[in-house]
Amino acid sequence: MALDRARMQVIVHGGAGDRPDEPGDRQEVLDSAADRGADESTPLDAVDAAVGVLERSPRFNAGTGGARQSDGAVRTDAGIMTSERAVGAACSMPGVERAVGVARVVLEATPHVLLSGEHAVALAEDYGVETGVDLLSDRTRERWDRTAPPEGPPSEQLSWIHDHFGATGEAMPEGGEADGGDEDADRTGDADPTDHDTVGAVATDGDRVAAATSTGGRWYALAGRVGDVPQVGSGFFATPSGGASATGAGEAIATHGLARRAVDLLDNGVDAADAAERAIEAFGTETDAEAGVIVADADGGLGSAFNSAAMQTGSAGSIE
Ligand SMILES: NC(=O)C[C@H](N)C(=O)O
Repeated sequence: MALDRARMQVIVHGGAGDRPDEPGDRQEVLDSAADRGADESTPLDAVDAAVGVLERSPRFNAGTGGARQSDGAVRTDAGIMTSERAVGAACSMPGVERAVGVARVVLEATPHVLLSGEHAVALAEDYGVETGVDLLSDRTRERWDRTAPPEGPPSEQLSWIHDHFGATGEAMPEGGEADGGDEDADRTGDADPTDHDTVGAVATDGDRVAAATSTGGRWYALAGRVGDVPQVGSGFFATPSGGASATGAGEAIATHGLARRAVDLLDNGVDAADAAERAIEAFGTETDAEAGVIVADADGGLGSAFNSAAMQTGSAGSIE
């Protein structure tokens, strides 16, 4: 079987965050995503196919099962890039499961780097990426019923959002919901541990490289918030040396430029494993926030690192 395969090395991640409820089930999906990517014959096809498997799984915070913003909507974001510096990204898309599919349309069919909102959804529709998908899962319905933000304009929601968005790992406030919703919340059984479960993939055939990342963002963000994932150099990046896909606290990742910093290390001759470790160390020191990154170098070296409680990864293929 392996003999029939194209030369392709793929690494995928299922988000940096707390230890998940069902690591075994999630690992199976991650392994099959990596496997699916390794069957493709270009790195671009490989990361698109691998992330597609994860976007379709409700176990991850991408596509179906994504985080809900302050108006209750799931809006998806994604980015994809090749070592030839071709880039496409799309963000703030309600009803779009295959966010990386739309990012790829932006890359291949437009002269732009990033498209947003209703116009990104219209592009998806025009190019045959399914729209109007119900992105809610049982888990995200239940979680919303338990702790929805107050209704009203942003000025009436923001104090609640300041209290609940992004401060992961802190003590549970009265009412049982953790700030930021994921880590302690999972321990109490009162919330969903998928706040961080962004997905991503990096692939190389030993010559070319591609990286892609896809997310539903983070719980309790103001409607319309866009994080690091569709921002080139933050959630994803690739050069001829290799590529990276990041996950975690999006505002911190975006201000730090995590994916680009990891790939800069590859450009300076550091191997993939070291680049991932060093990038996360620098990120933690500079931002005091949680993140993870996967890295593949063009020689087929793979690396991953995180400073959160967990980040599951999978890999498949070979460039031998
Ligand atoms: N789950 C994640 O990794 C969240 C993503 N980085 C965001 O902030 O939108």
